[in-house]
Amino acid sequence: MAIQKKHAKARLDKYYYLAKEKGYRARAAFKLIQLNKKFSFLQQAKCLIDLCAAPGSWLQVAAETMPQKSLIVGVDLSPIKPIPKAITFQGDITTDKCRATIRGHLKTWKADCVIHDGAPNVGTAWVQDAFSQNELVLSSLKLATEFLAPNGAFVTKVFRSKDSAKLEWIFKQLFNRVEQTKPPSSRNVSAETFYVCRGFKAPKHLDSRFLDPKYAFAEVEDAAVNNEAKVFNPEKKKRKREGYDEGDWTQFHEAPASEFIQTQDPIKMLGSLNRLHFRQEDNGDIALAALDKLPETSEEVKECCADLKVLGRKEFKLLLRWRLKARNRFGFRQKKSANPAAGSNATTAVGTADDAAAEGAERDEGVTVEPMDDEMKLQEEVQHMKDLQTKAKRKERRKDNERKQKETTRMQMGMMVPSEIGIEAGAPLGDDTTFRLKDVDKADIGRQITRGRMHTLVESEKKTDDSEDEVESDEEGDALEEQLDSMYAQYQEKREDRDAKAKAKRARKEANNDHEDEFEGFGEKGGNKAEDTDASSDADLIEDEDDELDTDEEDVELLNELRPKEEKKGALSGRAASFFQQDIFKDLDGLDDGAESEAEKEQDSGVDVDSPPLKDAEDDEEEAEEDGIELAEEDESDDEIEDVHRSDEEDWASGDEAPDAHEEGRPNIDIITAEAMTLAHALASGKVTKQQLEDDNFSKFSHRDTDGLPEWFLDDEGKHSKRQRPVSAEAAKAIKEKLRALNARPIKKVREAKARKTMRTARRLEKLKKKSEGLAEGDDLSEKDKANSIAKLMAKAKKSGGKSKRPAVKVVKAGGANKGSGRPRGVKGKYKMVDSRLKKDVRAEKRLAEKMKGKKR
Ligand SMILES: C[S@@+](CC[C@H](N)C(=O)[O-])C[C@H]1O[C@@H](n2cnc3c(N)ncnc32)[C@H](O)[C@@H]1O
Repeated sequence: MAIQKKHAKARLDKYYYLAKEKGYRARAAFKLIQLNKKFSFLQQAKCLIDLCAAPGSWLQVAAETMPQKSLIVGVDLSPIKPIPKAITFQGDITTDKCRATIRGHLKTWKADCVIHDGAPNVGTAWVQDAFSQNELVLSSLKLATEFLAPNGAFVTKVFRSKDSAKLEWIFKQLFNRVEQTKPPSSRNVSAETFYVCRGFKAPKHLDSRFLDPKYAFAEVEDAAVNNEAKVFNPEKKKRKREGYDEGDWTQFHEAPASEFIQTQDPIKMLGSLNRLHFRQEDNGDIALAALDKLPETSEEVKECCADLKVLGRKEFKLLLRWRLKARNRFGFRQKKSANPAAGSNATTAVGTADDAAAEGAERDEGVTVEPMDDEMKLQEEVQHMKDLQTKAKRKERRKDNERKQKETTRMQMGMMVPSEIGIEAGAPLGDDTTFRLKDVDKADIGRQITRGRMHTLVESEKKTDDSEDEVESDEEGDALEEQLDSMYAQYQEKREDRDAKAKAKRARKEANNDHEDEFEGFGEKGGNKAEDTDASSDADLIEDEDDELDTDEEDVELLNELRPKEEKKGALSGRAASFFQQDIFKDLDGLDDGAESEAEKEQDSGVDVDSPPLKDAEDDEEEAEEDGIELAEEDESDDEIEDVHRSDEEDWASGDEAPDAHEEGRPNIDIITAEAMTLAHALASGKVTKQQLEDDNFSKFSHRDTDGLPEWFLDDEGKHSKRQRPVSAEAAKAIKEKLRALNARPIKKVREAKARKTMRTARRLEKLKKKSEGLAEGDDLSEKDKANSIAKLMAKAKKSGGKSKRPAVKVVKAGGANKGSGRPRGVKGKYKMVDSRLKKDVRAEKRLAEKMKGKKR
């Protein structure tokens, strides 16, 4: 074959070198090897004909692979150097002479396999090459039908072209199984492909036209191009699977716009052309020049004409209308529709400016395309839009679900915090600005708040929000929520299994929740019962009012107004009660004494109090509570066993001892965090006042509406969405020192063990004393003997420490000299035989015991 020199180097690929190495005459050998590997047609073949075999690499492969004593015949236009086990001759496979020669070689044999790798030696135009090659394929197929045994195989190379489908159809008529493939060694740039046809049907009579290129490749008349579809449904692009028209080299077609005005078939032009141009040729097209100047020929029309392939329905209609108007101007004769069904309605459409004009364009001048029914088109369009919308919605929903799922997983893995998924970090002017009472007062909202209007407002807002939410929430959303909740519950369970701390935390939280449900986070002791939870929520709105409210008489009245009368008597909400414990309210009637509210405070934030209400330190405490300052629970009088109370360990503490919150009239406060220490320091040094602290407490963290929020969300809120308190270096250092001191103390168990030991020693000494006294009082021993006996007793007690020594057990390894039963040689006293089996058994037993222990827990 003719190979261009400049491409020759690029063609020397691995198969070329492999062929050289293996001694094949051409790299084509690998194509046959790979085909045979896939379809195994050579192994069983006893007789093979290779058509177009030069230089002979396929013959080499066939000779290698086929059984010994097989008959292999090769033919080519070019001479083939002799190949062992193969008969070769020169000839043209399209001739009868070649056929006769093959017959001569085969004699009575039939071929099991005919292979064909022919390529015409022309190398001119590709189309010509392809056609000659396909002709060659037909010639080889003709020979195959003559020489193949029934069920035989025909393997051929085919150049992909518009005729290859016809060839395939013919193969399928003659063979049971036809497969098309391209082996890896066949270059991608090459249009060649291989057909492996197996199971030759060996028909007795074969229509000669089957194998006649004139009939086989005869042009079937193409189905009419549906130009109407192209124009009315331009969005639906159809792929050119059947290939492009022969001779249509540029794939770009244009025509003068005047031609479009004059044509009888405007739809065909719009469907087939790429551009309508207004270019003036040398000969000067007057019609075109006039058309260009027409007022109807707007810039938009020209733009549309410039690229017809990108136009949509609207633009095509515009062009059709423009055409009609132009025709009207030029005085072209308007014909009646050729479609008789259109009847009288199909008169000229000129002059109408709506869609009918465009549709009319198809009807005039005898255009034969059927107009599309307007209503149908509209319906189709609406349907199409609907489909698109549903599709887009579905896609969005799917994406949303996927995103949510991902976020949950990421949160479970601790890769993100809720703030990353849209929880706002704070008010625009800082966390503290949102609820600053001063600003509230300036806006005269304070009054409304104290009158409880805000509450109503919030309620109604909430209601509307809720109803909106209800409308928005669809079933899918609920299902997703449920899924997320269950996933989160599973995750929590797993975590608790792994981590005892997490379990304890949850238990604590549940306990707290119980309390909260009961009474908004206040303790039992105060006696304020759950019946005023409603009131408490009201009170939430006004709790911790700032100084201005405290001192303003009118405001105080307002505050009182807010409470229902009976509540004032004995059922103040926890927070409100604590608020009214301040000195400033001492003289006010109708407020409860502080004893109960102290206990409430205790529950509220983990401060343990068991004493009459505090006076000056009260407010500071309240603030301190939130920051981790705890009233110590230790019973200092108990030197032996001492509880170190930490918030983490609350669950494990017995909690039955009443803590002593005061020492010598002062609160016994234990500061356990650096934040609390910083705050305490700031309070003590007067850097902040209690009023400021109260004011600061009104922030986005104070009140949260947690109704309906998923558990995972609340958990994460609790973890991350809390106020960051400043920590000073000194405070951090002080807490560190304190913790070091705490850690230096022995733990409870050690102290208990020590105490037990001391007790045992005391008991032993008591015994010893009694014995010694008995000895001393006896008369049967001399004084010297008595002294010796007592000394011996003392020494023994000292040595053993009260423990009786157990005899040591000797461990003897089984096996070797210690095989069999009986006492091993040279071993005295107690002994134990061990072997590897025993070791394993003991370990297994231990494991099991531990497991059971874990389960019991
Ligand atoms: C790609 S080569 C075949 C390579 C061969 N399969 C091998 O493995 O060595 C194509 C061959 O087809 C041969 N050929 C083309 N037209 C032919 C014809 N009409 N009769 C016989 N051989 C022909 C060419 O001479 C050329 O050697």
